[in-house]
Amino acid sequence: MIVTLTANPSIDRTINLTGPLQRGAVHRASAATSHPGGKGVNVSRVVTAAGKRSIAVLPGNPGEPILLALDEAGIDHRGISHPGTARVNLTVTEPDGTTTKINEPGAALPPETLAALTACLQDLAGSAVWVVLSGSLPPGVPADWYADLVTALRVGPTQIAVDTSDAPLLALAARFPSAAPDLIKPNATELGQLTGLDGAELELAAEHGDPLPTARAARSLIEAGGPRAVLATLGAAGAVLVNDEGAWHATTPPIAPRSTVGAGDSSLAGYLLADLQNAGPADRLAWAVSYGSAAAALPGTALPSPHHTQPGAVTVTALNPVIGNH
Ligand SMILES: O=P(O)(O)OC[C@@]1(O)O[C@H](CO)[C@@H](O)[C@@H]1O
Repeated sequence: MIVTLTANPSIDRTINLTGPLQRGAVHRASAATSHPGGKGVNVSRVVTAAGKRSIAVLPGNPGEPILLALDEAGIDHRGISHPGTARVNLTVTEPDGTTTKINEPGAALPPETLAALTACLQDLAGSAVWVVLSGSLPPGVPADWYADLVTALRVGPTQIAVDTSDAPLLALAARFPSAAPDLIKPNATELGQLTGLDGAELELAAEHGDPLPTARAARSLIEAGGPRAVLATLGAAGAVLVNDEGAWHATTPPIAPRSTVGAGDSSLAGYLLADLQNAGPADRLAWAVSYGSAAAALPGTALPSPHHTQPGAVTVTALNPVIGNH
């Protein structure tokens, strides 16, 4: 089973425009859809769609729209009562695939809700292969809460993955090695935040066929006592996986992107789904990029099912000798 935590869930509202977005103009949308979202919820959606067990843990009151939407989508969840309601995040997509996203800050969570979320995760962790802590932290939550959770959940063989950015990511890294997760999934910007490098340059180098700067940056985190593995997603340039056993870069055949929302979450879910099948690192990476690329080819916040993916079409290259693995 894969348990996910989404501390700052959202109803993801997608508006499709018939032409380019223009500031200050009135647009008539051609369609609008809503999905229950937030990064951990998205991982649970993809894992569930693949027929594997997942439970999404999130703040949510009985009858709250996000919990009703999860019921309707058949996503097993544990809603922890809280004083607010889930935010609504807006995605605007243009016909050429350009995606603009506006995320609300989310409802503040008081210490009692954090304690109840922690207790719920501790309850479920014993029966989980992975616990995934994903997304931003809403107002009122200390930036180092993920670091606290990694420490609190570190019992038995359960593995912990973290996918976050900005202050919570830096606060987690400040607590390495004691709060080091098994896996982190930064994008290039987040890898830049962690290593002091320019994320845009890392991604550009990979786009030009040189994923080594990304692999070296990821390796530096592991060698400094950080996570056991880094899955760095690089948009159209695929992804890099670095762990104790080596380093790999993977790319998919080109796609026509329709909405990149949820692509990173789908990559993480693909990686975990392959891990549930005891796949080796190169295959885990192939599944990750195949799920990420399938998500980018789907509209709005629609997420991939196995039939959308083609892990066999992914090119995986080992980078080990070049970055000096043992
Ligand atoms: O504001 P956060 O928590 O960083 O991200 C939230 C979010 O943008 O992430 C998902 C896509 O990855 C969406 O479902 C959701 O709207």
